[in-house]
Order: sequence, then C-alpha cells, then structure tokens
Amino acid sequence: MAEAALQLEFDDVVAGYGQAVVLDRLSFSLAPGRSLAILGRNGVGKTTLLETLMGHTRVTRGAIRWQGEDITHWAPHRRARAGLGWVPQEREVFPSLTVEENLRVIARPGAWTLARVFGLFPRLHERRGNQGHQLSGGEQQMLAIGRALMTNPSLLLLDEPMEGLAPIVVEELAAAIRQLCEGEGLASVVVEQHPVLALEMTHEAIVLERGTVVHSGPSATLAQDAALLEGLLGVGIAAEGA
Ligand SMILES: Nc1ncnc2c1ncn2[C@@H]1O[C@H](COP(=O)(O)OP(=O)(O)OP(=O)(O)O)[C@@H](O)[C@H]1O
Repeated sequence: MAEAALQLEFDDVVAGYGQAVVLDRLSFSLAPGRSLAILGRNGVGKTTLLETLMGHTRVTRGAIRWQGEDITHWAPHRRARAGLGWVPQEREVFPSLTVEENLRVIARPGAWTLARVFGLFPRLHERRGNQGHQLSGGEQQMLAIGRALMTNPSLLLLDEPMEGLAPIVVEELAAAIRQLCEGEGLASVVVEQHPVLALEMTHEAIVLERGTVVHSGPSATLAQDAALLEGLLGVGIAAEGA
C-alpha cells in the first residue's frame, strides 16, 4: 500500500507556542529518500513546522508519524535518536572546540564518518584544527550540516541554510545539499527564503500561508511556473536567483 511507503506524515496538525496557534490543520507527507522544500512568506510558520517536527512546540490536534510510528508526543531527544537530524538556523557549533572535535563529539555509528563528511566538505578538512569561532559563516554552516550527518540521520532538517552567506558559498552548499539528496538518497526537509534555490535542491515543495498548506507538488513544476510562484510567494520573487 502507498501508506506503508511514507516516511514522514503530518496529519491535520495544529501546533504553536502556549496559547498561540501557528500551524493550523497542516498536512503533508514525504516518502523515503525524497527531499521537500518548505516555502512561504515571512512568518507563515516554516520554522515552526521544523520546531514541531523536533518536538519543541505544543501540538493540540492531529498526528505526526515517522517511519510508521506516532511521534506526536515524543521528547526531542527521542526524535533525534529515531533519525531526525536537525540543522538549526543558529547553527549552534561549539565555538571553543575544533572542527574535528565538533564533529566527533556528536557522532553516532553509521555510514557517515569523519572521512565522509570531510569528503563532502573539503573546506572542513582544511580547517579541521580551527575552532568553531574562527570559521566563516559558510564554514559554520558546513560544520552544522556535518554535525547533523555525524548523527547518521534518516531525515535531514535544514532551516534556512543559505541565510547571510556569500553567493559563492551558497553555490558550494547547494551542490553539497543536492549531492546528499540526489547522490546519497538522504531524505531532507529544507526551509529556505530563496525559492529558486530551494526548488533546485528538492524533489517536492509545499507552500504555506497562515500555518497551512496552500500548494503542494513537484519542485520542478513549480520552478517553471513563474506566475504561480509569484502569486504564492510575492511579486518579483520568480526573477530572484536568475
Ligand atoms: N518561540 C515563539 N513563541 C511565540 N511565537 C513564536 C515563537 N516563534 C515564532 N513565533 C511566531 O510564530 C509565527 C510563525 O513564525 P515562524 O518563525 O515559524 O515563521 P517563518 O515562516 O519561519 O518566518 P521567517 O521566514 O520570518 O523565519 C510568527 O507569528 C512568530 O511570531
């Protein structure tokens, strides 16, 4: 059955902070090895969706299922152990540990090793003896992704990975993320302010408005429909990244 092939499912989820509702009857699903872009204007709930997946919000309706289990009320650490690898927007690398220590300290056994992370990000290999605080923004982002990979996740959650980075670094990171999704078949959910970039990196996309899904479909189809993209995300956005 198709249902059995789903890896992640949000089913009619209402969630928020305290009494405030941010996600409002939100539903979507993702099959194993697929990548999903979460798009939408500022404040529509994109980060809250990731926070809810990691167990950091209050869920008052609906269910979240992961690999066939209902994880709606699981604690965050249990979700991490179950294969959800979160790369937070703040990156959160340890500033006084070296690159190599940052990677080793969080490692769990699996296919991703120090050597493979250095293979994906040669820059981290070059800077393996530098402390976290000595890295550029782009290098910190690579380290944040590398750290998540060292936990050997089944799903990588990326919250605005390109934010504040120079165009050349954005290219390098986008290539690495594409390699993870296409080459390695690692499932991912990417929240990104730059739709053109996000659609290039992913198989599927959903667009949120006021905490719910207003569009869902293949990334390539949305990327080619400038009028739809503009209608969903704002005037002029389709020209961005050109
Ligand atoms: N910790 C929090 N406590 C209370 N409200 C919050 C909290 N974090 C976010 N919100 C509110 O939830 C709503 C959605 O925010 P969220 O950060 O999820 O949106 P977003 O789509 O990721 O926006 P952006 O693109 O600006 O990052 C906003 O109204 C925001 O003010």
